[in-house]
Amino acid sequence: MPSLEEELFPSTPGKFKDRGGAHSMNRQFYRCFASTSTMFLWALFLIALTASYLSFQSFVDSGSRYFSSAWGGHHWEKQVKSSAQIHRANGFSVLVTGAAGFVGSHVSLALKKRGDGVVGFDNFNNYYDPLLKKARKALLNSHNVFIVEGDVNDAKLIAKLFDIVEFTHVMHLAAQAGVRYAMENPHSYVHSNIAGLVTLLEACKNADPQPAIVWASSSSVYGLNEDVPFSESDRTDRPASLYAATKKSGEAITHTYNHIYGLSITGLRFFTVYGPWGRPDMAYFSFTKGILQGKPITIYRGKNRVDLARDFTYIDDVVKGCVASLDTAKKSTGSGGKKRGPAQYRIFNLGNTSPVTVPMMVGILERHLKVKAKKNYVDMPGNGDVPFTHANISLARRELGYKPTTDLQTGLKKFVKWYLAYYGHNHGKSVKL
Ligand SMILES: O=C(O)[C@H]1O[C@H](OP(=O)(O)OP(=O)(O)OC[C@H]2O[C@@H](n3ccc(=O)[nH]c3=O)[C@H](O)[C@@H]2O)[C@H](O)[C@@H](O)[C@H]1O
Repeated sequence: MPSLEEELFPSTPGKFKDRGGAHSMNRQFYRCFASTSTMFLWALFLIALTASYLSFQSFVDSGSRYFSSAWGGHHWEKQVKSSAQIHRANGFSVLVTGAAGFVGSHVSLALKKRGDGVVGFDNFNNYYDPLLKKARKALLNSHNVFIVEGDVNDAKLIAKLFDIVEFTHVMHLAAQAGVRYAMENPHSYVHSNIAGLVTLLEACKNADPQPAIVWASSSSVYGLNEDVPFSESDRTDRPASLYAATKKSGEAITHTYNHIYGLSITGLRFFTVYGPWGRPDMAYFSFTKGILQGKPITIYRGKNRVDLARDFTYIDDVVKGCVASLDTAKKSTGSGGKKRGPAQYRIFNLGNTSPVTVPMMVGILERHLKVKAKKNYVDMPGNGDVPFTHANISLARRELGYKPTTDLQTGLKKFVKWYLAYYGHNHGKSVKL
């Protein structure tokens, strides 16, 4: 005989069985409430249910941190403060979001090494191997950079960080990256690149003093633009992927915060950044793994079998561009949510200015790896890819002194050296990427 609770609240939703139909149910209900003792038991049950609901709510309200990671407390605050400590004259205190990511980890290290205070921030999601992110974190930790584990959508956590540290700058690199993955998981792009960006900007706008913000846009905003090389003043209203659309939205959103609240904002359009500690989802990285494992790699080709090309940009060059953007950023003009005057708003291409075709990139990898690739050419699927990218960097050169110095041949050599050192010489066979 099932208990009363089991009768009315079957433990497996969807498997509720109507034994005997509506009339027999009515009879059971009548029997249940007929005795006072049963009613008393019912009242107790409902009170317990309400109490547990309320305590669950307060558990949720006391911080979404419980669903992501633990933060807060004396020790945690001490780590944040110590990481933010500045060790050079006129140095910065920088909040780097996406610090366990590819560009984020490199930028954090560069800033820390020159004496700036750096507090990292990352949600360590599993878009690609979180072990690689943990390894980058370990590297940063060994240089006294503390990474706060959290999501940029966690307004309470970000507000707390601004309470503890007077950040002079925010380097916002946390994002859902990848052009083609946007078709698989569109909402992750909206969550990170739009909602997360707004949450962060809200915190920056409310801060007193407001930090200057440098953030990662993308070469993909040029979309279907055919004028080459791509200049910052070119059309960017025809994105080819949702990823591009969210980055373009980011440019519009940051402009609004600059206009209304006086936040100093610099957006950087990165062009296919590659190098040691890179992203396993990117072609040069996954091709390396495939080639070493003797697996066929898929090379996309454009219309009329034209090779696709990218303005591959080496990480160290991009880091210099990021640091120069921080160095030349003017102060935000607002405070505590109020604008006090017009503030700086800039957008720069950070590319290499010399596009290389994808088959040529594969050829370079083959030479460095000393292994022939098994190539599988397929027509570019309609997945948001663009046929080529090519940056005009004269603006960045003029304003930031940006001058990339690493060609693809040299940069991939450094990448392969790192790859083999990191994953070992077992051709990556036991490595999950
Ligand atoms: O500049 C950016 O803003 C973006 O750069 C990067 O995007 P992409 O330039 O598309 O790099 P990546 O995926 O390495 O594909 C490179 C080439 O290989 C081709 N490609 C790719 C995969 C494959 O299996 N075969 C292939 O031919 C592919 O068709 C393409 O021609 C970042 O990932 C993105 O997050 C963003 O930062």
